[in-house]
Amino acid sequence: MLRSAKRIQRPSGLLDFPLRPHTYPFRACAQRWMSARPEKRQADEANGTPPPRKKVTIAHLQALRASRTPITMLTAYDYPTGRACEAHGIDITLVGDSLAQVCLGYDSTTRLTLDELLHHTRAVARGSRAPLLVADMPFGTYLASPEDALRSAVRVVREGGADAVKMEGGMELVETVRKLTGVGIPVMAHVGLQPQRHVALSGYRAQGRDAESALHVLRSALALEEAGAFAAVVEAVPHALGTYISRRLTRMVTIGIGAGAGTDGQVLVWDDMLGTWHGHQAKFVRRFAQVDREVERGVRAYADAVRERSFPALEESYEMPKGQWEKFERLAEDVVGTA
Ligand SMILES: Nc1nc(=O)c2c([nH]1)NC[C@@H]1CN(c3ccc(C(=O)N[C@@H](CCC(=O)O)C(=O)O)cc3)CN21
Ligand SMILES: CC(C)C(=O)C(=O)O
Repeated sequence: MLRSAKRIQRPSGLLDFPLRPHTYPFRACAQRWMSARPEKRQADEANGTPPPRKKVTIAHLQALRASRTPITMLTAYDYPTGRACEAHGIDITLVGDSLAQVCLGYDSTTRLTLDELLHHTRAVARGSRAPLLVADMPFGTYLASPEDALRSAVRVVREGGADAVKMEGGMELVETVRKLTGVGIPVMAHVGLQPQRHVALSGYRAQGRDAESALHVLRSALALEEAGAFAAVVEAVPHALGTYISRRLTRMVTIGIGAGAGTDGQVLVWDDMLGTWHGHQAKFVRRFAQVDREVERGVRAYADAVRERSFPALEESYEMPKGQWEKFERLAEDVVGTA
């Protein structure tokens, strides 16, 4: 309750500093949150304000899995996208390292630094309370040793405000996942296509397309579940394999991207899904909206209106109270002289 309360209540003056929980006014925030009365809630519903969503927990995700209700995950990179995931019922918000490409203009996710990831995670966290907030561990911040990974993950949770961290990899991450889950940092694994390895893989290629490679993906998933990961992204594998892995796991929730309809949930990149990304589009992307068209329409209409002076209209401008303009003109004459 305390953790969830802090996100929406963060005062804007402190935003660009790493959060220091012991100096932060969590108590007051939490109390304000907890004192929300049922009467107030009914009033909010009556005037159209939706009731606050309950925090999504790992237990809740497991319950969704058990009832075969697909889990929805979407990436977010800033405050407004965090708010949109919060407001429109997304279960898990992921500050993905795709941030590097779709938001920061790098040519690869391997360019992203931990500080850049933290900067964006804090922004998403300010707009996000109910969805489970997961942040990607950037390339090179979790690979040297489990201790190295722990140091990075602590920053992601403490400074970024994430609930959990995600990391790409298989068997080689088992000790790291044990270490993090052992100190209470939930880990989402990421198997199948691992974009941080795109150079070593000779491109963004689907994985597990032959029997040996499929077995390797299955083994990774089983080992990461055994190590304690609560969930795993399964990326770009044949749909039959996505389904098979999801059925064989007992606790770990699978979130597919290009892994077919048989995983426990789905994830897409915000800009792919809304049609604002114009780089390469993978086979698994579906555009659920064409926001780019609206962006173009809006920007062109604005520029046209400025050029033809139809913007701003009189109603979009300020008036002076009666008599003040005449008074101003008399006073101004003393300053600039009569023409
Ligand atoms: N905008 C965006 N969306 C993403 O899903 C995404 C990123 N960026 N950046 C980081 C990674 C890179 N991703 C990608 C990028 C391309 C393919 C792709 O084109 N795959 C081929 C498969 C080719 C093969 O199987 O050999 C495809 O046709 O889908 C897959 C994942 C996923 N992630
Ligand atoms: C596509 C998702 C799963 C991801 O890892 C990212 O956004 O970086």
